[in-house]
Amino acid sequence: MHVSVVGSGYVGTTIAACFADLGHEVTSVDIDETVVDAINDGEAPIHEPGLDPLVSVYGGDQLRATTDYDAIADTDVTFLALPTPKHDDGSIDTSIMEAGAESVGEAIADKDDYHLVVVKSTVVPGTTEDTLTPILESASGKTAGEDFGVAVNPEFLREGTAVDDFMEPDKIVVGTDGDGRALDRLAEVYEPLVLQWDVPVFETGRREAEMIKYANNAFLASKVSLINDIGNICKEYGVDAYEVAEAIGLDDRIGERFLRSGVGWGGSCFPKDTAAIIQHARDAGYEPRMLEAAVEVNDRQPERLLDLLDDHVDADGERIAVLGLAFKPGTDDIRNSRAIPVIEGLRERGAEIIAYDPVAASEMAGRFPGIEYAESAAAALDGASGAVVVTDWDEFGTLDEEFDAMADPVVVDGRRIVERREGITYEGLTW
Ligand SMILES: NC(=O)C1=CN([C@@H]2O[C@H](COP(=O)(O)OP(=O)(O)OC[C@H]3O[C@@H](n4cnc5c(N)ncnc54)[C@H](O)[C@@H]3O)[C@@H](O)[C@H]2O)C=CC1
Ligand SMILES: O=C(O)[C@H]1O[C@H](OP(=O)(O)OP(=O)(O)OC[C@H]2O[C@@H](n3ccc(=O)[nH]c3=O)[C@H](O)[C@@H]2O)[C@H](O)[C@@H](O)[C@@H]1O
Repeated sequence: MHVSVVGSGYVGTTIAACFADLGHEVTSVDIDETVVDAINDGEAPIHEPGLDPLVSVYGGDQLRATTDYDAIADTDVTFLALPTPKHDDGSIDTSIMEAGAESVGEAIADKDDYHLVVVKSTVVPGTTEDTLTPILESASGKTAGEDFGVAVNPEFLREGTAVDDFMEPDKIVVGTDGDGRALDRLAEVYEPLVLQWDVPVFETGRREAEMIKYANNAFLASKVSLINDIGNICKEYGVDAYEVAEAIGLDDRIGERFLRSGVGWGGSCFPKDTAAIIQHARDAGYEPRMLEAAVEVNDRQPERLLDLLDDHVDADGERIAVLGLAFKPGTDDIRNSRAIPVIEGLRERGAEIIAYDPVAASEMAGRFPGIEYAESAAAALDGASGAVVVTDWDEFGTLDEEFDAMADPVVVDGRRIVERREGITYEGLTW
């Protein structure tokens, strides 16, 4: 099968390289020439474990990138993996998807054979039917469901483990409203995965598929906020929230994953997607109180971390180390990282900030050029009057005598990664 993927970011590059590895011929389309050149040169345009080896094998060969949308006409199926950012009020901005749909429509206008367009991006329920399909129809002069098909196939991969998540998924959701030709084509695309892992393929409607993606992210984000809420209660009463989480996780109905309490969730999707579905609900006249509370709890965790620091150190004029800047370990992505409100709060307190992250420091320097960045955790801690831990990089778990070089060894751990030990004043956020 010849597959095209529009957009070569975290999702687009990952799925394009994986589709090539599954045996398909792949064409990637992106407007950014540097991204296109990188792929054709065999280099992944983003930092993602396991992606470089795939792109180096297939890039420029079985996986070809181009800025020319016309290349889509020679393919059998096109996945739209374009960004869906949010407006200031939190609602989804579909303008890039609309531009992409128009270009795809124009590209298939003169194609005689059936073509399938698949919405891979996260879009609020109704977007594919009400917004994207009419654009595809008018740009192509064709009729959806007859001359070409439109399906929704949301993606559940995580940054940092994207290749493994895509290659061994828990489920594949396909929204076609029972369109047989679309289902057959998608079945062919995913056949190698389904056969290898016996992956459940969930066939549903397009709107349902769109909503499943938001429900998935909303549920996971809320699960973390709920354990943070419980963790905050635990902290008030000297209870260890991690022991509580371990025990409740043994209940199959709860499950042990996504129960790590701390400074909260960030990243490119949980904040954006919870905001978008909340706003979409409000547009329909429904106030989604659980989700609003999940966001509120999340927004407060960084300040709670700093309140704990305030209990031990007056940060004004003091050197304070920030350990971890990425929104989670394994990535250099700082989008909505909890480190951002933590740094802002420390600046408000007049602290002299020295930050460290193994891979995300240069990204954060773009956002906060005025603070100091250390080459190592040890250098950040040296002479500091306090340290806050924001990302659970493994290396922070091995820190020990590095704390002895602090002017005042106060450690406020937002991720339960530092070993509590004699000689340091240790505060866990929820334990
Ligand atoms: N990042 C993640 O882990 C996940 C993201 N998603 C969803 O997937 C979608 C894509 O997200 P990311 O891959 O993170 O985006 P991204 O921001 O990493 O990459 C988007 C790519 O699209 C390109 N682009 C922009 N406008 C274009 C146009 N008109 N034509 C062609 N290319 C264009 C950009 O140059 C960039 O390379 C979003 O809806 C997101 O919510 C879903 C699951 C996981
Ligand atoms: O739609 C998306 O983009 C993706 O969003 C998340 O993936 P991702 O944002 O890459 O990262 P996660 O591993 O889910 O972590 C999100 C945030 O939650 C935090 N988290 C996670 C788990 C936990 O127990 N506690 C906790 O605070 C992490 O530190 C991080 O800041 C989802 O897990 C993916 O399934 C989804 O495809």
